[in-house]
Amino acid sequence: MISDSEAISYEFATGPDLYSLCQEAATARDNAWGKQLTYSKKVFIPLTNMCRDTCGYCTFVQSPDSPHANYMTPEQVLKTAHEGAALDCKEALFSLGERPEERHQKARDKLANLGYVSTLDYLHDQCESVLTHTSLLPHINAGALSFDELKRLKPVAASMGMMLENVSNDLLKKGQAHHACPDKTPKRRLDTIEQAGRLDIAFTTGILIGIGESWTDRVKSLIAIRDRHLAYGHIQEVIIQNFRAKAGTAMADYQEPNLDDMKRTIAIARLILPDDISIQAPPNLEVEYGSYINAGINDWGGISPLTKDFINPERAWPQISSVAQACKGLGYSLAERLTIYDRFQHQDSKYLTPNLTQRVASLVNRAAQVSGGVIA
Ligand SMILES: O=c1nc2n(C[C@H](O)[C@H](O)[C@H](O)CO)c3cc(O)ccc3cc-2c(=O)[nH]1
Ligand SMILES: C[C@H]1O[C@@H](n2cnc3c(N)ncnc32)[C@H](O)[C@@H]1O
Ligand code: MET
Ligand code: SF4
Repeated sequence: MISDSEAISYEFATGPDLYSLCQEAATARDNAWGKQLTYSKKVFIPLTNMCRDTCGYCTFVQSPDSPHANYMTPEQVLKTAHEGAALDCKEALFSLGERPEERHQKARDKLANLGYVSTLDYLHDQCESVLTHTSLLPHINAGALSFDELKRLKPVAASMGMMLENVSNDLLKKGQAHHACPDKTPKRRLDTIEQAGRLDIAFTTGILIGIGESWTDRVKSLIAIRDRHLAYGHIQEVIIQNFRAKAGTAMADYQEPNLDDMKRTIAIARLILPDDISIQAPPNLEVEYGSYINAGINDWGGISPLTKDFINPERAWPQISSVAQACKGLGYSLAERLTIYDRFQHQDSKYLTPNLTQRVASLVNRAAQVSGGVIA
């Protein structure tokens, strides 16, 4: 494992220094995860695009006054889930705005039309519906949640996640990415990760890079994730996500991180985090995503044959066969995985409630029958 001060010293690593950092990370990945990369075949379910936060980088969020502001109806949720299942998807990614009803009357009205007063209650019931009526496993990405909220959602999701984003409090200042975002305080984000650990929830987190943080802030964020994993063991994957500037947002003119920045951040993450944590980077946010492999990733996250990435709608998913080609070219195979990683799945796993253990086991069998698990 790399020391904190050594990690901080790689801020400007480039050329041969970056190459050797990446080599070290790739070797650590090969030793821990072998010559196989993974992805999860999923559909995206944007349950609501309203939110009480106003992150400077986000185009997912819609003002409640916009004609596009909505909650998906129960019928729309099931339609997407059924279509995904027919295309062999195994994950339903519920990704949504945070507590819009706590800030906007129009959100309260829309929720009331569906018979609810709380977005999280509606989320619970829609996950339950997907579990009841389809073969998909819900993964919940609903932002910052309390102990009680996580506890109530655990029986209806095989895994959950929330990007830490970054531990820097400076990002909350006026003019910064997380100004006036009550759900993006490092305290609330870190607390969510901690409570998920206490509850034995298989958890995804990660950092968003290029939003005004320093290199040291990134290293500190990865260390904060590592420390919570060392306490509870529940972090299954850490996403390194590059900010993409969007027209019409406060950060439209912000510089996007370049490929070297992604590579050195992926490599440092691999070396800071314990070997059993998967390192994931999305293939649709960088044209040369194949070079992430040599920086130490072992996973591409969710890829959808049906739905777009609603958070980065202008960035189409590559074909799964293209991702497989990119892996193969560098000597790696590509295999499908479930939203809950293998090591959390066993029969009496504390990470799954009994209703979910069976469901996960039958999907594992199905994946094995269809493809032997491995593509290309
Ligand atoms: O398509 C996306 N999937 C996102 N996912 C889903 C991810 O790609 C995988 O489907 C899941 O992590 C399952 O392993 C997230 C999941 C989280 O728990 C937290 C954040 C994200 C962020 C994204 C995202 O920006 N786009
Ligand atoms: C679900 C996750 O999507 C990420 N996210 C939100 N907006 C953007 C963007 N413009 N570029 C890249 N990632 C983004 C945040 O990290 C959020 O937590
Ligand atoms: N609102 C949540 C978050 O920011 C999840 C979706 S972001 C488009 O973490
Ligand atoms: S990134 Fe998430 S929390 Fe921030 S405005 Fe968008 S939906 Fe809301």
